[in-house]
Amino acid sequence: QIPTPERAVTDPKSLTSPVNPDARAVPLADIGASRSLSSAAWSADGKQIFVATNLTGRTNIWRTDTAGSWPVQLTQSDDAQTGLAASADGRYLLFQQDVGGNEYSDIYRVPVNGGVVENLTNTPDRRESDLLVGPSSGLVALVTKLKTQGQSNVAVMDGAGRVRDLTREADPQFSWSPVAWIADGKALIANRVRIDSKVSEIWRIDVASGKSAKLLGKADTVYAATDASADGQWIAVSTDEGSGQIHGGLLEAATGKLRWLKSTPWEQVPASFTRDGRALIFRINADARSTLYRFDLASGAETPLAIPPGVNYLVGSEPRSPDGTMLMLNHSGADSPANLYLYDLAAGTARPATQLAIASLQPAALPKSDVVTYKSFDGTLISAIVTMPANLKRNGSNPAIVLPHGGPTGQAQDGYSRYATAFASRGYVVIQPNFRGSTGYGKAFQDGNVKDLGGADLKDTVAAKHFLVDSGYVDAKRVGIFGGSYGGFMTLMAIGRAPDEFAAAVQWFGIINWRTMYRDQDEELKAYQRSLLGTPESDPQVYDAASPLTYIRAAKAPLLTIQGENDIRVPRGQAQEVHDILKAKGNVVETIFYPAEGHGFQKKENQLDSLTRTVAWFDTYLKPSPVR
Ligand SMILES: CSCC[C@H](NC=O)C(=O)N[C@@H](Cc1ccccc1)C(=O)O
Repeated sequence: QIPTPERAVTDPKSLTSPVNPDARAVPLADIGASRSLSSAAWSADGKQIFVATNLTGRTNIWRTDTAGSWPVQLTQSDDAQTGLAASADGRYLLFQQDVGGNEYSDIYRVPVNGGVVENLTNTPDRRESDLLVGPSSGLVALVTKLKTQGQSNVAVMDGAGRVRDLTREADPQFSWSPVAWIADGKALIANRVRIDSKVSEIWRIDVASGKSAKLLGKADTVYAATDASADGQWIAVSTDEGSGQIHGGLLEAATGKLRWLKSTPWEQVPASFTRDGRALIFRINADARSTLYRFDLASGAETPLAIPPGVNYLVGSEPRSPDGTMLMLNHSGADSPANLYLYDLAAGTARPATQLAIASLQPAALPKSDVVTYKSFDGTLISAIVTMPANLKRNGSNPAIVLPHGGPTGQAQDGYSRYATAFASRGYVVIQPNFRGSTGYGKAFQDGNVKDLGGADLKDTVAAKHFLVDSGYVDAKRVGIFGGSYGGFMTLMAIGRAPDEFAAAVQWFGIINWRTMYRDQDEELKAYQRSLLGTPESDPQVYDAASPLTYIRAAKAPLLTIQGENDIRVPRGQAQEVHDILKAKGNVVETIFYPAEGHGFQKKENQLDSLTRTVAWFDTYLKPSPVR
């Protein structure tokens, strides 16, 4: 049994389908027409905000007055534009844009009042991303990564788009990212992080010379900086030292002394100092719900920010308004699609700055969620988010869908999910398990899948199905499984290793064969794969045991696969490989490829098409055929 934060086990019989005469299937076209919140930034004078969203079906940039106004479209492109940051002189909005989802973004700029868009970097073989605008010199810190390498470095870019690397990482398992400018723009605080995010160090880099000095770091330990106070006195840090759970504190730069926030069993991550330097905003992720708090440096008091519960986090590389009175944050809940909120620090109130969902997606019309806990095969506690349809009878006749998340270094959170909404409003009970390997439950739990992908984590996922069946609502023969990427891998593992558990399956850009993955994928993902499985040469048995390829011929469930042609993480060959094997065997399979899409579908028509096909697949194979 892996130790995780203490919490009560949920009685599956306590799940209840609410009575709601107004409940109805939320139209897929309405879900598809609701917009994403990809990125946001303040203008240099704070009077305007910029938002990257797919209002038109493409992720482009829009500008509104902070006080509220009709949004003005600033850019147009078929390719997604994100990572927004206003230049220090206030004249330009900087952003990143790749080509057809290939993840090798360049840095662009557009005048804040509209005009010609310029590609500043123009480097198809090098990714530039994660802009952090400097105080005055015109320099912008950023992350660079060559196609030929796994590692990323910290660099600075001048106003003409000239990029100068400050770090020269030799180890492909480690990458650098800038955190904060200090000393009036003469130095940077940066993190050096191992690809599996289980080791990380904090560094100070001199911008003129590129000389760097390690401030904090230990073997096998996370020490990450998240911000520095304007006077450079304090650095906000998080670490997993001691408890194995990420917790937050302050590093006093002059003395090297550490001061910790109040202890909690849950993940606690500092976010940003307020501009007056009096407080630190931090986040506690308690069992998949994320709350923002304010820590007062003088008194040590910790106060939650008044924001509705759900998933709340600060947005952008500079979430603070230029005058320091407001913060930008992303709020979503199971029944509330994501919006940008502005939080007034003095008044302690939040107001939405966007209305991204179509009006029909109101809380009253959307299914609700519960965070539940069950015991897996070895007694390990697993948390999951259950989205319950309204008006179900507890008669063991209802269909359900298990939704494993991607990563695996990630977590299903209790925010808005277009998939849970689409399925649950159509009568499917939905469960999103945080199987071992997920983040948020401590180091031992996150380590629990290493060299065992699709082993114990699959058992945790199958146990999620049994939890739903034990509620008395669900028919064990009408349960489907659906996931993207690592969730797609889990879907393929499930139908191969547990062929009698799931009656239908949909996988988007999932992994069938870790050997061909290692041959075909991007260098960065190779480094990540090594951290999870070793190499095909060092660990051949691990590769066999962890590849769905080994088991897939036992699969019975009808399988729909959807894949982007330009995916550099899970290349298209993975989808082709599983399709060819199951087709030759005579299974029911359908495979769809979208051109000019990468890892996840950006274009609205593909988002709607993939959702519509997925719902139709489950309706065909999990719902009783209509009586004629
Ligand atoms: C850049 S390192 C992180 C990779 C990322 N995982 C996050 O936890 C990721 O893209 N994972 C893919 C699946 C995958 C796993 C191993 C190698 C390639 C792809 C995903 O689930 O999105």
